[in-house]
Amino acid sequence: MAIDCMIKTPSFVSNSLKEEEHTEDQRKSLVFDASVLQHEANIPQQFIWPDHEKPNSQKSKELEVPLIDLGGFLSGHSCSAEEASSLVGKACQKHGFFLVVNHGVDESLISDAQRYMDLFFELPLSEKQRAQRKAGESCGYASSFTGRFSSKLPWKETLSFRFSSEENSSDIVKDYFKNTMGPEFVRLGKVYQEYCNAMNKLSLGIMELLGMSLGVERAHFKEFFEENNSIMRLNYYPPCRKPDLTLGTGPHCDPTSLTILHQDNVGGLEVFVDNEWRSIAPNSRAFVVNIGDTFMALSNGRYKSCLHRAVVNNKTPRKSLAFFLCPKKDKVVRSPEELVDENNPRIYPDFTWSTFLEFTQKHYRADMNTLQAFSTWVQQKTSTT
Ligand SMILES: C=C1C[C@]23C[C@@]1(O)CC[C@H]2[C@@]12CC[C@H](O)[C@@](C)(C(=O)O1)[C@H]2[C@@H]3C(=O)O
Ligand SMILES: O=C(O)CCC(=O)C(=O)O
Ligand SMILES: [Fe+2]
Repeated sequence: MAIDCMIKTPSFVSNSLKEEEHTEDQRKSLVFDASVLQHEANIPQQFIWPDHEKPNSQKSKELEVPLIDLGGFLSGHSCSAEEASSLVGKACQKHGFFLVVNHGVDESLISDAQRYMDLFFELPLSEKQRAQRKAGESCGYASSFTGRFSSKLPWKETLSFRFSSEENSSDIVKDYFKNTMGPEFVRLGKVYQEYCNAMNKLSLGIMELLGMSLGVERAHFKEFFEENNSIMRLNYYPPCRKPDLTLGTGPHCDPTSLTILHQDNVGGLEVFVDNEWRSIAPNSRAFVVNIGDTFMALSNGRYKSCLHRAVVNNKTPRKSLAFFLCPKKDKVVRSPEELVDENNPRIYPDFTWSTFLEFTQKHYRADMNTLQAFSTWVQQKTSTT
């Protein structure tokens, strides 16, 4: 099937940013200082989204996503594994979103990871800027994306850092906090190191289920991601006095492979299914899992990387923890032979995650068409070299 037929582009999504598009003056003048902006009745126009992309005026209807109990699978019961993988397979063909419970991640670790976000995001802007994300880089502190984009800015702050499963990187997160923020952040570093280790383990379990559900060798994807260079992102959405004009995170598909998200009790995550925005209700015991573009390519288009966004509200700050599983940088992303045949020809070119990541950071603002735009770009580059 051609990619064009598979991806139905809703009329509201338009990708204006192909390259860095604004002037030096604009970059200097706009600062997203949450402590000030959350009280503003008139929000800066860069945060006002076009009418066709604004959040719905009524509350979005809830999307019923399957709640997958991983308890039996994680303790080695084969019946439970089959049941879980079949539910996962159905959800991934439809929209790529599902919830997992009894996932084996300690409740107190999750609540610490949620609580410790405040210690960072409640700091004065100038202190958070010690971790400032640099142009072209995917990690660091970003207060909205004022340094990168000039319109349709998200109403959020993020802190992103790298995780690596390699043995010699077991302190990568801890060291990041110590080196960018100073010795008083060692405690935070420890919590997020532990949290990422848990996410790494959980994501490999989910990869096993995905392998089973796709009918490839059970360990195939688990082994593929055993060595990974992933990204952890803390999303902090301050309240906004005009929540109907803006978005916390604009509509996009994650370019990464698998996202494991923990949202707090406020709510705000929405998924675009059957032509409408549907909300995913918060559940503190569950992780929201979704397929990203890179896994859609690995599954030869069988599993969907689905459009989603986050809305904000005028009362409470909202927090989410997102672990983005990504392949080791130089590993070739190519779907296994079992998923390719006469009826299902290979749809995507081979690529590496480092090229795809660079594409999203330097040439294209991630939206719902990122994978398609990237595939075309890779094919054009290959044909001219
Ligand atoms: C690889 C990535 C690019 C992205 C952050 C992420 O880790 C996964 C989501 C991507 C996205 C999509 C919406 C916005 O365009 C964006 C700025 C965001 O907030 O999440 C991008 C991120 C990015 O380009 O840094
Ligand atoms: O905060 C959320 O619920 C969604 C965040 C998200 O989609 C992302 O960080 O890619
Ligand atoms: Fe996302």
